[in-house]
Amino acid sequence: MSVPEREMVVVLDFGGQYSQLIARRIREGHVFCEMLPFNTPLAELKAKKPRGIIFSGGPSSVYQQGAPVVDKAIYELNIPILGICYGMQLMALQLGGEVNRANRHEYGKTELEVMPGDGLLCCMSERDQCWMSHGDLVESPPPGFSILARTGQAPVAAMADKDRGLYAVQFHPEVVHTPRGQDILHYFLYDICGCTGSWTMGSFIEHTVAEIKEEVGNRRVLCALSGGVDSSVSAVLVHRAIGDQLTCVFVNHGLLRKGEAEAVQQFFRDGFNINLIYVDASQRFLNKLQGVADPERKRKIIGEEFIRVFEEEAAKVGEIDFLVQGTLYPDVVESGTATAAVIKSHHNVGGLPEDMRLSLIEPLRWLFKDEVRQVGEELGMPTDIVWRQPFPGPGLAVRILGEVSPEKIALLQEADAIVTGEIARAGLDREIWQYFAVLPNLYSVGVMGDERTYAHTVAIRAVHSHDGMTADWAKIPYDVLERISNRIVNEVKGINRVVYDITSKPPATIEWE
Ligand SMILES: Nc1ncnc2c1ncn2[C@@H]1O[C@H](COP(=O)(O)OP(=O)(O)OP(=O)(O)O)[C@@H](O)[C@H]1O
Ligand SMILES: O=c1[nH]c(=O)c2[nH+]cn([C@@H]3O[C@H](COP(=O)(O)O)[C@@H](O)[C@H]3O)c2[nH]1
Ligand SMILES: NC(=O)CC[C@H](N)C(=O)O
Ligand SMILES: [Mg+2]
Repeated sequence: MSVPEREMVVVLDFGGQYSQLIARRIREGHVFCEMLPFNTPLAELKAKKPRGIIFSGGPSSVYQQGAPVVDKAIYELNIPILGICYGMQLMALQLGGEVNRANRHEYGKTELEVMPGDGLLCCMSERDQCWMSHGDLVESPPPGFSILARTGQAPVAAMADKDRGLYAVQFHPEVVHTPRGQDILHYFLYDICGCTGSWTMGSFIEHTVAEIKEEVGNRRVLCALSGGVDSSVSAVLVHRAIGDQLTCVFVNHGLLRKGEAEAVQQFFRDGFNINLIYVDASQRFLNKLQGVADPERKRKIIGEEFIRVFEEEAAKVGEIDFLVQGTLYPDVVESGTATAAVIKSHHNVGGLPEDMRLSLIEPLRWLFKDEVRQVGEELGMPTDIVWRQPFPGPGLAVRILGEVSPEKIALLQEADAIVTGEIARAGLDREIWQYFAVLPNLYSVGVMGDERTYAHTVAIRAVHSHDGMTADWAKIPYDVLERISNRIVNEVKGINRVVYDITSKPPATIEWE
C-alpha cells in the first residue's frame, strides 16, 4: 500500500511566541500542518507539496543585520503564502515595500479598520477587534499589493496581492483575542489554498500507519516504551503498521515512581499483545549520575544512557534498524530549534548522543499532548493509559534538585505516592493535568516529639494545562493539602516540612529542572 497523499500546510517559524499555536489552529481546521524552521531549504519544503505556507511572527526586526529571511524564490512557487506579523514585515520588505520602527508600539487588543471588499478579511466587520504585538510596521506595501486593513498606528495592518496568492496580516489571527481569527485562517486554508479539510485523527492514524509500513518494510523496530501516554500511543500505531516486527523495551532507570516498574509491566504483558522486554538498568544510571548536580548535564547523561541501553537490547534481539520514541512537539521546541531558545534538553531530543546508530521513528513529533490523547481514544486504547498524567523520561532525576542519591529517590517516591494517592482519593486526578512531589534538596529545622529535627523539605507541584506549553498552578482544596502534608511528615522519615508551589508556566516550568 502506498502512502496516500495528504493535504498539508507548512508554518515557517521565525521564533514567534505563538508559532506553535498557528499549527494547532490549522489542524483544528482539519488540515495537517507541520512547523519548520525558517531556513528550511526550498527543495525540502517543495517536496512536502504544501497547499499553503504561513510565515510566523518573530522577535527580530526585518531591517536588522542578520534578521531571519527566506529565499525569495519562495514567492515564485505558486503556493499561497500568509505572513503573520514578522512574516508580513518580511514579505513587505523582500518584495519592495517599506518597513520602519513604529513611533508607538501596539500590544494587545487593538481596533482594526477593515476596507470593504471580499477576500481574506471578509468575515470581519468594518471595525473589528484584533490582537497586536509589534514594534515595527509596514509603512507602504510592495508594488502589486492592496491594503486590506489599518489601525490607529499601522497604515498597513493587512495586505494582499491576490494574483500572486500573497497575503499578510500584522495582527495575530491564531490567538483567541482576535475573535475572527479562526475564520480568517479558515478562509486562507479553504478559499485561497483550496484545502478540503480531510485531516482528522482517523486520517492521521491511517496515514501514519501507511507511512511507517512503507518506511520499515520487513525490517525490525524497537520501541522505547515508558508506559506513558506518548510512547504507548506510538507503540500501538507502529504495532498496527508492522505487528510482530515490533519489540518494546521498558527501562527501569531507578528513577521511576513507587510501584511503577511492576505496574507498567503487568499492564502491557496482560493487556496487550506486544513483545515487551524489561530492563533493570537502575544501577548504571545511578552510577553515571553520581556527583552530577547540573540539570542539563543530568538530562544529557540520562538521554545518552537510554540510547546505550536501547542499542544493547537491539543487538540482543538481532538486526534492528529503527527506534520508536513518543516524542511530542513540546519536547522538540523546548530542546531548542533553529529559532527557539533551549529551555531544557528533553532526554529524547536534545539529550540524544550524536553517534546514535538507530534511525528514529517519531509518529507524534508534530502533535501536542491533547491531540495525542485524541489519537489514543480513536485507537480504542484504555482510558487509564490515555488519561495518565505525564511523567518525564528523566523521571525523579529532574524532581530531585542537585545530585541524585538512592536515599533521596526513596524519600521522594514515598512522598510522591502520598500526593498521587490523595489527589486520586479526592477525585481530582482527571481534573489536574499533573501533580507530584519535588525534593528541592533543602534542609530546615523542625520540632518533632519535642526534639529538634533538621530534615528535608518536600514541595507539592500541581498544574492545569492543555498541552504542557503553558500551565497554571492548581488550586487544590485546603483539606486535601492538609491531608497530604500531614501524611508526608508523619509517614516519611526524613521530611519535616511541606511547601506548595504556586507558580505558573511561564515564568516557571512544570518540572523543577
Ligand atoms: N523508562 C523508559 N523506558 C523506555 N523508554 C522511555 C522511558 N521513559 C521515556 N522513554 C521514551 O522517551 C519518550 C519521551 O518520554 P515522555 O515521558 O515524554 O513520554 P511518555 O512517557 O511516553 O508519555 P508521558 O509524557 O505521558 O509520560 C517516551 O515516549 C519513550 O519513547
Ligand atoms: O519526555 C520528556 N522528557 C523530558 O526530558 C521532559 N522534561 C519535562 N517533561 C514533561 O514535559 C512537560 C513540560 O515540562 P516543563 O514545563 O517542565 O518543561 C511536562 O509534562 C513534563 O513532565 C519531559 N518529557
Ligand atoms: N510579533 C512579531 O512578529 C513582532 C515582529 C517584530 N519583532 C515587531 O516588533 O514588530
Ligand atoms: Mg513519560
